[in-house]
Amino acid sequence: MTAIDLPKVICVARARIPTTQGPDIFLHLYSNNKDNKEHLAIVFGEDIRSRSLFQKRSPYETQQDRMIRGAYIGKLYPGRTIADRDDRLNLELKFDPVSGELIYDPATTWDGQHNDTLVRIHSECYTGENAWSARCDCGEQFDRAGKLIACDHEPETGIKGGDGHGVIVYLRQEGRGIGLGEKLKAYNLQDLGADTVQANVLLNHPVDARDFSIGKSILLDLGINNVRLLTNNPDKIEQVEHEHLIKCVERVPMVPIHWQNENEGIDSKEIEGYLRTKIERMGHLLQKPLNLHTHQEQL
Ligand SMILES: Nc1nc2c(ncn2[C@@H]2O[C@H](COP(=O)(O)OP(=O)(O)OP(=O)(O)O)[C@@H](O)[C@H]2O)c(=O)[nH]1
Ligand SMILES: [Zn+2]
Repeated sequence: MTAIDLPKVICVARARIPTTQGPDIFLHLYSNNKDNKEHLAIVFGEDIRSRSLFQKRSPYETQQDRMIRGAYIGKLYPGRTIADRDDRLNLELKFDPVSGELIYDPATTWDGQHNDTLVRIHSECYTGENAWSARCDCGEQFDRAGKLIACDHEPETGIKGGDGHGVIVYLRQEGRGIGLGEKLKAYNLQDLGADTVQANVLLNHPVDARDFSIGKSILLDLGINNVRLLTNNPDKIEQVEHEHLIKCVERVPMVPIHWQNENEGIDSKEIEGYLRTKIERMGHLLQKPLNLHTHQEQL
């Protein structure tokens, strides 16, 4: 397999987002040639550089144009005129005069070949992220991924963090790829007694309709080859690896917060059922025996 097998992605724009969690993040928005969705990368670390973003688009592109689409080094400040050089931080990027490609320099750009990078591949979940859903742990996992990437290590678990370097790839594949409308139908089937796997099947969808190829192209565009993947899903590990290009050097487990501290995290009969199904039917690498306070009824 080569990168040719993967979809082509282009980072259209990037911006610094100050966050309530501590560090600034750099939000990257991607276009691609496979679907018409705007996939994202939430990047921790100014020096993790999108090759497609920084590439000079044309000889006529001005330094102002480059700053506006986020292809700048260091930090913007009022009155700054040069995108490729930050005089205050004394940083400068170099480009191939013919191809316009960024010339890799370890002084200015993260070495994703020799460093292992903490990565979470997140799939959109409107309900878990925006509607406070206690049916799944997507929102909790998203927050936790950000905290782990930002920290040196997590005191409660001893997990080594990203120390300010890492990426959350945010893929617009709602409901494991079936879309929000179908996921809502699946939820009604779950309230009628199906588990999350059975509900998808009853709606004539695959158990998991996701595709991680765009996510892989995004990682490669960011120059990341060796991944410490935050997941419990063995299938995701297999799908994210790409011969000679992306290696999953470590799996970092995502243990539900409630299992570690019963006063925190999500506690509901729905999430118990959801996690149980993931363990028993989807082979998730989670260990805790679950209390089955959901009632399994045949549909
Ligand atoms: N169809 C369907 N999708 C769901 C359901 N609950 C959550 N999702 C979707 O599942 C996706 C989230 O899965 P992930 O958090 O990546 O979980 P995972 O791949 O199973 O494993 P981890 O990496 O261990 O979290 C999102 O797209 C959610 O919208 C459900 O009951 N039915
Ligand atoms: Zn969810």
